[in-house]
Amino acid sequence: MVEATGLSKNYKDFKAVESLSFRVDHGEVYGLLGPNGAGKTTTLRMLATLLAPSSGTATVAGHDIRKQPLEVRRNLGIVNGGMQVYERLTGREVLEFFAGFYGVEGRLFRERLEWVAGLLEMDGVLDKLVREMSTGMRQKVVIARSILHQPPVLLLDEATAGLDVFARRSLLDFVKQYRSLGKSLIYSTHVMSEAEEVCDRVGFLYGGKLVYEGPAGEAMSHGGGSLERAFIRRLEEVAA
Ligand SMILES: Nc1ncnc2c1ncn2[C@@H]1O[C@H](COP(=O)(O)OP(=O)(O)OP(=O)(O)O)[C@@H](O)[C@H]1O
Repeated sequence: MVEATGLSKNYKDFKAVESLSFRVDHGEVYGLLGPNGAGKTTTLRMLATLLAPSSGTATVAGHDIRKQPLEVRRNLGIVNGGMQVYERLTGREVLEFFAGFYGVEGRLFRERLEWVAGLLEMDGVLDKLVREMSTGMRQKVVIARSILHQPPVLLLDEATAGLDVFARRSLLDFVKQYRSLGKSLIYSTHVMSEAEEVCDRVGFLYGGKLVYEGPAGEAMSHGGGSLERAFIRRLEEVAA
């Protein structure tokens, strides 16, 4: 569902992302793991056609990010750490506004609203003004608006940043549920314990390079059952 080939991004002489190649299959959660500055956001922004690659390319649901950006956008949703939502609208109004961009209107919108509300347990959220919402409620609105068009690929960039224990739990549960619908997700985080719980395969990103890729279970076994230890061990091997 996602296939990156030699994907790179330079900012002048600085190589923020260097020749990434990886693939994410149908119904799979792929963990893009790495510390701050590793290049996770840059990678996801290129996949979402928000940033042009310096070289290389990728396909999303079979569409080339360079040649078919509109098709790519129709087939993906993206959630980043920011939770900017119009403060003076209710949850329902925010969703109706964004649904319009995808041509999800009228009866179809009402059906999709019911679908996201059930999936994300949005009771009490839809009719509340955004400015009166808790952080967890806002996050639900942000996720809901990114999946109203039921994209086969969902990109989550540090999506649990700033969430409390309840909101974090519901986000991780949502990731598993979305996968169970046969969707593909890229879960970018530096929180390895979250990746241990939800990721099927992982890529370790460091200094813009993919230094390891494989099934999450296999990666964990390299770290004696811990992805965090596996990550550090892999960096030590690369440095040696
Ligand atoms: N517009 C830009 N101009 C110059 N350098 C940039 C720009 N955007 C990002 N970078 C640099 O590229 C590198 C990768 O940044 P990126 O935001 O992709 O990392 P990240 O893994 O998402 O980390 P974080 O979790 O801190 O966001 C960093 O060193 C960053 O400073």
